[in-house]
Amino acid sequence: MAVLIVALVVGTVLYRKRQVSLTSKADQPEALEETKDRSGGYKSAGGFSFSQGAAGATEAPPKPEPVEPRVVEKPIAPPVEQQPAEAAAPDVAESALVEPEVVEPEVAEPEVVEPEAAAPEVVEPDTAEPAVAQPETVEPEVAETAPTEAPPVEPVTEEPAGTVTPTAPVEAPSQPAPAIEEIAPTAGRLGRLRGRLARSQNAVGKSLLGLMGGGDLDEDSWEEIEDTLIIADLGSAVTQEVVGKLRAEIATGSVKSEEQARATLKKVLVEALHPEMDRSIRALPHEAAPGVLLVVGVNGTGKTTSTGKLARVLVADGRRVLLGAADTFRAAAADQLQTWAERVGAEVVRGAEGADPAAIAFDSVSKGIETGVDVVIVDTAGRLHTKTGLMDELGKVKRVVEKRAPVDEVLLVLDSTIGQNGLVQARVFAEVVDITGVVLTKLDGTAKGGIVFQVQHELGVPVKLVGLGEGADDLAPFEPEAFVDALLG
Ligand SMILES: Nc1nc2c(ncn2[C@@H]2O[C@H](COP(=O)(O)OP(=O)(O)OP(=O)(O)O)[C@@H](O)[C@H]2O)c(=O)[nH]1
Repeated sequence: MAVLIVALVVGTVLYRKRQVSLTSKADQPEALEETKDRSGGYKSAGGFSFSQGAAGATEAPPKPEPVEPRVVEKPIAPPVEQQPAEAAAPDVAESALVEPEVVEPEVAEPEVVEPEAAAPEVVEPDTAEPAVAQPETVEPEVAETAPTEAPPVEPVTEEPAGTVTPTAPVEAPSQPAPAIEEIAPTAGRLGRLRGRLARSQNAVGKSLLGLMGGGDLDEDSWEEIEDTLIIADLGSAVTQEVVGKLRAEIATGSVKSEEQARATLKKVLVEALHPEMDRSIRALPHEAAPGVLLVVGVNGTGKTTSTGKLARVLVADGRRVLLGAADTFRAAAADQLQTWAERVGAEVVRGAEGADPAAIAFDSVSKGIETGVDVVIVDTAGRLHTKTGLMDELGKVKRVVEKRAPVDEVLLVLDSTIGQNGLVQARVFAEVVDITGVVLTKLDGTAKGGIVFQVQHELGVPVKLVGLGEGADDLAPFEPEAFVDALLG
């Protein structure tokens, strides 16, 4: 009997113990973090930093309607607020779309205002309940179907030659809008990016530290250092600058151990990345207009993906975001952007395939002003520069948008895996628009990080964001110190 009782008691205790440990593990956020965290490497100290563009306050554009409060954010039950697109009555600003001065061979391209494709939904995330970061999970509730038939459009005609082409009908999203993904708070996200960059960069650090660790260097060693930096894509100008400073440091006799070598290298490399540059994203709204960002770059560099990732960060930061699909050259690009918008809970404005990108950009900003969003991000076309055509088009997009609201930020997206070609692209784009920041994508896919140095040196503008993977949360603010740490491994 006694043995039986003892066995029962022990059994119960063991059973309870197991239950407890299961529950508590699952509930501990630290435990979750632990499994997600990867090695050391790129540690972004802070989150994303957003600021207000300087131009905004001065010339407030005409503002039609009273705006909804900009600042944030009570969870509004899922979607959907469908606004039938309005047939736009041409107004002064719109007719400005037409740019007679630029009249190019293709006779008057009649300006057409496309009615906004009814924004699929307006979703405001609950930033107040961050903790459980589950970026990829999809909320179970399914959004309502977006109906919407756009009323017929009155084409806005261009004055000079009077050629009128009716706009292609605006596509109204007809399938059920997908459920909104939960957006990870930015802090948690950055932690998950750790290690990726480090993995791709190690070789550079090892060889540099190996060469410098011993103190005095002979000319062959200096040549090797130069070669290493060139191979890592720093480019000859930055390499010369870095080597010059390293020589000066070594000459003082302060480098005698590998630790000192690391400290010296870090200091010189960080300096070469100009940590003093303002890397905040100018996305905050002005008094009478949203922040306006143009995203430019060659196709395939990751423009649309970066636009979506950035929108996601902004939404997570409590901002209302509108995405403009001005890449009308490739129909799939607008679809891709719309999918992003739906995933993150942003509005979207798109037009018919082949429509004038400037018109879409203009409509996006107009709609952003009307609906009182905080920021409009316009994804532009990126057909490779057979130069004049596309590049003029890009200049036009910017000019036209500026009739409505100042452009706060022009982000150039460059693919870090294409090395020198990226620079060639950068130069061409910089000739046409004033680039204010660079998004360097696919750093996870290169063994060289040096292109960051070169791009900044070449353009004189900071790398503001880096893409570290294909995932929705794989976008990080660029921080020189953290980057050099990762570079040195
Ligand atoms: N590994 C990796 N892949 C990326 C990154 N950013 C974008 N990509 C991938 O690069 C490919 C091209 O990205 P898109 O965003 O479609 O490029 P795009 O410049 O908009 O090109 P178009 O849509 O043709 O105009 C996609 O497969 C993306 O998933 C990144 O940081 N790392």
